[in-house]
Parts: sequence; structure tokens; C-alpha cells
Amino acid sequence: MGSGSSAEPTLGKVTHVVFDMDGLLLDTEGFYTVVQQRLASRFGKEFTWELKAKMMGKKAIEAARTLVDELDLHGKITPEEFLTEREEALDEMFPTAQLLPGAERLLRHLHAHGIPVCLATSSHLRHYSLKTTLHGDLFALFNHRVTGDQVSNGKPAPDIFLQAASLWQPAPDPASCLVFEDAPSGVQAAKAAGMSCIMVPDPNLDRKLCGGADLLLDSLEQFRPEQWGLPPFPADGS
Ligand SMILES: O=P(O)(O)OC[C@H](O)CO
Ligand SMILES: [Mg+2]
Repeated sequence: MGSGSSAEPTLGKVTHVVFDMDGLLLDTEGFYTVVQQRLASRFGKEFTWELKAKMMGKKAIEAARTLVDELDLHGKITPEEFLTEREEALDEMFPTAQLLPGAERLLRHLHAHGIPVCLATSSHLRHYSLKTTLHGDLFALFNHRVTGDQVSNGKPAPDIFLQAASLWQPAPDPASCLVFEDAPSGVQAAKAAGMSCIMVPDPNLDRKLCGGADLLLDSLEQFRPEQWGLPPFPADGS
């Protein structure tokens, strides 16, 4: 795995870039954490980062099943009831979602240079719309998007990334695609799709769970496009 330092040699040659959304472009993972902590404590349970790591990046129903299993809430709440319960709070929080550092600069840079970019998020379309309320112009730069409701098998299955790549005409070889992800399940999915993957994990995520990516960055601000055969950022940092 590379470290992203300035002495690093070229790490790959890619032509297309696929972005995850939650926890990578948008600072939305904290919303899930707050709501799920609240719900877990109602049942006398603790919502830990260990559990969050198993849920993040997955489609809602799959994450909900993981929570009910891991907290042993069978007979107390079903995954479907859990989703219904958290919805009202999330619906209020999502429209306030802010961009994470480096997201806007990177997207605008790639778009300005004609690099194909798309979105592959496990969020379903309604949540996607709420979360991007403040960022319509930026998300309009994507050539296309695939949301969780558009695939049968969510991350860590490769389907969402393969589908995202297949929507470009002509479709690139997966080996020419670079995926940005924040979640272990997303990294697994990208690698299973045969793509390169840069992981930008939350500082709270156990680094033992960050081993599968080709490169680990603390922030999108650290990304050096030229290491992947992409146009470098302007020297003036704009
Ligand atoms: O990280 P995303 O964009 O695939 O979405 C993941 C879920 O919505 C929340 O973990
Ligand atoms: Mg994510």
C-alpha cells in the first residue's frame, strides 16, 4: 500500500473515477452514528465503532440487519422497524449535510479536465436527494450516478461499481477505474470489481480494517492526481 508522500512513484494509470458519497464526499456518517447510538441506548446497548464499521457503506436494509444481529435485538425490533424509527431524525439531518475537505476541489478539477466521473452510493435515491440539498451544482458534475436501490447486491459485492462503469459509453475496463471510498465494505466492493481503490477512512475507524485499499489517505486534500496518470492540480493550489 502506498502512503501518498511526495516521493511516491506513479501508483497506477486510470482514466475514469468513481466516487462513494457518504463519509467520502459528504459528512453524513455522523448523522447515522448519532441516531443509532440513541436507538441502541434505548435497548440498553452500546453502538460502537466496531459495529459502525460493519454497517457503513452497506445498503440500508443490510446495515439494519447487521445492527439487529450484532446487538442481539431479535424479538425487540426488526430491521425494517429500525429503518422506520431512524427515518424521521435522518430526514431532518440530511438536508444540512456538508462537504468533506477536498471534495469540491477534486471534483471540479477532474470535471474541468474532462475526466469522466460518476457516483456510486449505497444510499437510496430519496436519501441521495436529501443529502445533496445544498450541493446540487457540484453533484450535477457527475456523468451519472448509481444509488443503492438500483442494485440487488450492495457493497461489499462489486455490482454497484461494475454497474457504474457500464454506464459510460464506451465502458472502461474496470482496471482503468479509480474508486474513492471511506468504508471497508466499499473497498472490498471496489477491489472485487477489479478497480483501483483509494480509501479515506474516518479517523475513528480501526486501521486494521483499512488494509485492502491501494492507497490510504487521511483526507481527499492529500490526493495527488498525477500519481494515477491524471492531470495534476494547478501549482498555485487553486
Ligand atoms: O457510503 P455510501 O455513499 O455508499 O452510503 C452508505 C450508507 O448510506 C451509509 O453508510
Ligand atoms: Mg461511504
